[in-house]
Amino acid sequence: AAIHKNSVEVQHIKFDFIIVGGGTAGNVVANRLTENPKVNVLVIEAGPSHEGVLNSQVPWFAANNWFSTYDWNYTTTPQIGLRGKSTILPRGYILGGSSSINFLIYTRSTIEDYDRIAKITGDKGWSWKTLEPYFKKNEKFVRPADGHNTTGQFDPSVHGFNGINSVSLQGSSTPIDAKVISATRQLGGDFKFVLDQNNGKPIGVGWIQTTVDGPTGRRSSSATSYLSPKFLRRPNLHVLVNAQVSRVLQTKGGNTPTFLKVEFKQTSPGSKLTTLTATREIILSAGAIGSPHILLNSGIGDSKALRRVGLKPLVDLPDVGANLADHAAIANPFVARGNNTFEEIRKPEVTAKLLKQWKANGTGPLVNSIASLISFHRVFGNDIPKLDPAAGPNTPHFEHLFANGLIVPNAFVPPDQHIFSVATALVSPSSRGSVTLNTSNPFDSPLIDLGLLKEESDRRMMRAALRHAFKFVKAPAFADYVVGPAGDLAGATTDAQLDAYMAAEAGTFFHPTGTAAMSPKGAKSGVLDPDLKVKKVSGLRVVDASIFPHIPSGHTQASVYVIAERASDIIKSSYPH
Ligand SMILES: Cc1cc2nc3c(=O)[nH]c(=O)nc-3n(C[C@H](O)[C@H](O)[C@H](O)COP(=O)(O)OP(=O)(O)OC[C@H]3O[C@@H](n4cnc5c(N)ncnc54)[C@H](O)[C@@H]3O)c2cc1C
Repeated sequence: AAIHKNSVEVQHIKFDFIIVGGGTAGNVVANRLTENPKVNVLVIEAGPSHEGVLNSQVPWFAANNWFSTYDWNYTTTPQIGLRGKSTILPRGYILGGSSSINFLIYTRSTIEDYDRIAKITGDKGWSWKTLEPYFKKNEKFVRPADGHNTTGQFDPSVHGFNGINSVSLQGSSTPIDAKVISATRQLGGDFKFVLDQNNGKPIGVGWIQTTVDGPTGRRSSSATSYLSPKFLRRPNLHVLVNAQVSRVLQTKGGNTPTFLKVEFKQTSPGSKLTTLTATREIILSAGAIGSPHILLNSGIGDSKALRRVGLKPLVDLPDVGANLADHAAIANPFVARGNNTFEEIRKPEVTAKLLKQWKANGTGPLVNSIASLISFHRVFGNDIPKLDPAAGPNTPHFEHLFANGLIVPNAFVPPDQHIFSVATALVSPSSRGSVTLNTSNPFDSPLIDLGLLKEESDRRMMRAALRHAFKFVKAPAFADYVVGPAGDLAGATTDAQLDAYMAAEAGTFFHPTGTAAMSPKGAKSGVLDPDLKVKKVSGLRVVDASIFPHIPSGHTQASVYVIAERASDIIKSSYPH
């Protein structure tokens, strides 16, 4: 119907479903459930509308949203694996959630990642094969912004062309692209070129696909796609922005108490707590931090821990907020002999010129994300932990992102240097962290421990990954281009030096998952049944990045989109009439 700014506008409406969080997953579910005109849905989003937010629209401006009014601005607890350093954790605080501010990289992860989830949960519906049609339902593969010939850069047979969310290859070539491709030929082995890493077997180097709508050069988020004007016109679809949900409230007792009421407060000064009740279900889609936070605030979690902060436990579910997994990442910079790098684009006068071009016709370097090529790899021999955290032999342990400059400007690299980055991330980590309550005030931030590089086996894999990056830049293709490591990467060669470098430079790859994980029906561990219903209660489901028992081995948005598509069908099938 519209995007509402004031809850008074929706208070008289009877909602079948209330979705908490208008983010990546939440907007998919809202869209799919309202395909039935008889079903009324309300989305409650803490952040503001995405409409007219330039930093969200321009792909290249993604990181401008950090520390802005569109970011939750979280900081982690001191990270043991980073020698006590705390690190930033940006999360979208805006309609579209993190899909409105992320780096747009679209990777589906591996066949084995999903098949493992199917095996763990005992629900074959989570296997790659069953999810394949949902990937296609989500995806609308479009031409890149520059209209370049994409033959040999992707495999059309694995893509959807009639879905809702635009995906395209990068729309502005960068000087390193050809060098990286040459290096794949020179080095071969696990640096071999892969035509399309979204076929479920991504090991090797390939062209990045991004959630950019090529023809317009704009970001495609769950808000611009699943809540586009044509869908927002549905009279049964309502979105309330600037409203933060504090708790879900029990509406009926019994063995499996029912929670159908949400409590929230609008962000305008002086706003009071308000409640709304759904007739069928509350669906938590507040993300891997927000959803467990709301459950804990509501008394659903580890009873002992809840009592410790002064909350009355209602449902003992010890794994709420546990099992947090993220990808630890480092943006390794190398000094480059070239002047057409990101450092050039970031000069204010150059950015201004490029923004003019982007506004005129949606082309130019600002249509790109941070990299045009990406690679996935495994470690070998003793570097593989006893219990291999990867889902199988075709699932990577780590990733490199090849970027034409510093991924984000930082203080460690002199501003006058031009850079080639080979960012490295652990995509199958063993370490786990948690989301726990800091206080009993639901509007206080929770304690977020990402567990980055906590396990020695992860630090060992990261060392192998760094050495692997050094090997890559030694390819003849870079002989005239890469001078050597920059900043404090220079001189880091021994294990001890690499460990010190990691502790100083590693941070999040922005992919927290797993804090309300699925497990088999009836299992004591886990938070959700395989149909995403919260265990031990009625009326509550979780649909977002929290649900993964293991973190997918790629960037997480495609995985979130696909589980949200299937979740919508699961929910629909629970209410055939
Ligand atoms: C900076 C950054 C870069 C990233 N880069 C990439 C990338 O390049 N590729 C990729 O695949 N993935 C990337 N990711 C990760 C990816 O975007 C997320 O995994 C995915 O979007 C998570 O989807 P979600 O639905 O679980 O949560 P979100 O999309 O974060 O949605 C949660 C929503 O709930 C709202 N919310 C939270 N709490 C409340 C509350 N109490 N009341 C009301 N609303 C609430 C939030 O404001 C938000 O809108 C990145 C993420 C970030 C932050």
